Amino acid sequence: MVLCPVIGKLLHKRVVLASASPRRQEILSNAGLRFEVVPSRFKEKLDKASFATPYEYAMETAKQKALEVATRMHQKDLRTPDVVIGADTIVTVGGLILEKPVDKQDAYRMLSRLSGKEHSVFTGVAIVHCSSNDRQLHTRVSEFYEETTVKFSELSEELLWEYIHSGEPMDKAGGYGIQALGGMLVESVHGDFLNVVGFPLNHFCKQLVELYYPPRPEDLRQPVQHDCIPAVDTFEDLSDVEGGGSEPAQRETGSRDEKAEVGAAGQATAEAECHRTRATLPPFPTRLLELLDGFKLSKALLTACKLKVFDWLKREAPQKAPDIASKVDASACGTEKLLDVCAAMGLLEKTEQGYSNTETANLYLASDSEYSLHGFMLQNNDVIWNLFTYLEFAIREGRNQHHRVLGKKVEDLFQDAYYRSPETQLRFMQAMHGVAKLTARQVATAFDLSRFSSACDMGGCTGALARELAREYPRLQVTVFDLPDVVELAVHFQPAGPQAAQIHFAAGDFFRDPLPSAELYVLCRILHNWSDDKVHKLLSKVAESCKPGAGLLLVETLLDEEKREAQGGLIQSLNMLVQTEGRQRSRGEYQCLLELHGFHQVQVVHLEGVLDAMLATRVAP
Ligand SMILES: C[S@@+](CC[C@H](N)C(=O)[O-])C[C@H]1O[C@@H](n2cnc3c(N)ncnc32)[C@H](O)[C@@H]1O
Repeated sequence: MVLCPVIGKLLHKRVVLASASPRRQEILSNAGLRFEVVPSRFKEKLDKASFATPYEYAMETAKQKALEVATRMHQKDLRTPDVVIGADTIVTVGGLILEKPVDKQDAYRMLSRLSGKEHSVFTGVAIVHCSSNDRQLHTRVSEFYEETTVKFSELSEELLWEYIHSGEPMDKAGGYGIQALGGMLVESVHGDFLNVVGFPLNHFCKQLVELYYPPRPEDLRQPVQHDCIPAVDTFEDLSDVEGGGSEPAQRETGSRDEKAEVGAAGQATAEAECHRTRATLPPFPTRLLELLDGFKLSKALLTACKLKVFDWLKREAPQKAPDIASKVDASACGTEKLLDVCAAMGLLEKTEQGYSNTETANLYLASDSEYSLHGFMLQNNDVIWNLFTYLEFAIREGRNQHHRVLGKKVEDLFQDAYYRSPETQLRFMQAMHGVAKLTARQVATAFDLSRFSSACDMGGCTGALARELAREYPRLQVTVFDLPDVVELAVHFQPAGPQAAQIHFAAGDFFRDPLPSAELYVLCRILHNWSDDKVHKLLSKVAESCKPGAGLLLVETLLDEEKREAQGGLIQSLNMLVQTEGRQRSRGEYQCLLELHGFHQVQVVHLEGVLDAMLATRVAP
């Protein structure tokens, strides 16, 4: 038997299923369809009374679900989908439409209505073909419904409640799932079983045939059997490898009849052809192209930050592109393109009145927000971006690329590169401050540090973590130890407040100078900057300064041992390569380093985002 379903027609298109139902996803992927899942946000609350029949209601809901997803993806995504599939399943009994029960009582009411009776299950399906022209979304909707009748056995109260307590009824139309425990309630089914599960696959395939393989005029003169799904001989016609595009194809004159007369030998040839076509037709590389575009999106975000677009829109919104353009001293046409991409990325809202910041932009991208990452964005735009353009050299040479960007030899990473001028130093400190403010609370509360009365935050920069430590542990005195130039500027970042008396700044070089004494040493995002030699040097200095029982709090992004999983950590590895003398390390590597320097009882907590915190205790040498 040849199984070469018409669903192959959609193989090279960007197909989206606008449904979160795992059952629909399973039915369609089992049938060989490749698709993305984007659950619809359309609320299922159309006025049922305004529909003459239940299936019209189901079809309209399916259509609205699919259109909502198509519109959202068109606005937010940079690539409009080709086809969006929406579906809605309802159960009707005695003229009443049953959807998903809202609670157990509702499930009880539904199931008792179905007990011992026949009911109908309708699934409305909408296939929305999308195209975009002049940034306008164009849609063509094709819809159908399928009805299956199901008869339930008489259900005892006990059985009913047992079933309800299983939890199965809650997310299913009519309050039961025929493919699982609910199958035990069913006496007979008349019609398409998969329709009851949630998606009428057979009817869907027939609909695809009608869409992509409409009857020719000569077919219409004879009785045409539309109620069949063409197999191997039609598949070739159905694929539009050369044609591309998302529109259902027009059939070529004569091609079908000729093939129909080929007979068994022709059937075999066509079968081989079918397999060849499928084999030579790989899935559309959507994810790959998205990865490719990643750097363009990053640069658009960084450019908008650099131009302070989000600052202007925080001050006044909505504003039109030419108004922003004149404020940021840029061309109107360029600004409009940038703003549109920012809107597509979900950073701006775009309406008839103009552009406004989204909450994300107000919170993190405007430079004066409390948790602003504006400084971090500028560091990425002005420094890290340039270093990454030399990634190929970094990979070949296995070292950072400051010398190429700056055109001179860099001996000391901080003094010669990051802190080479007051401006570059301030930008670096602002970048660290923004990230530290977002993560400091988690770091401070990852472990119970209340047994310590003094702490030294080594390379503590602006004191953002010191502040959270002081807030969390009111009897803790915290020394922020950093390079003299940093300590001088750090005062500008320290707001007045009750914690100020607990925080002190000490200037020095942690490789050369004696370390301030403390019961707890903190190394947050420090060790990844340095080579193994320097890490040993630093840890042995810390160990020498510690009494037994002292703590070491280490904060880094840990790699998994096989360097396979943590994408954030792996990207950070490349980041460290192009920027620093150091590298990301795994939990095991840090544990070895710590134990080698007399720090044991290592505990690890993964923090929200990419950071991990490790706490170890100094044991007697
Ligand atoms: C990557 S930043 C981390 C800042 C802070 N710990 C955080 O997590 O946000 C590295 C810090 O180490 C400091 N630093 C670099 N070399 C140093 C040295 N030799 N002695 C003291 N501090 C140093 C830098 O000034 C900077 O503040």
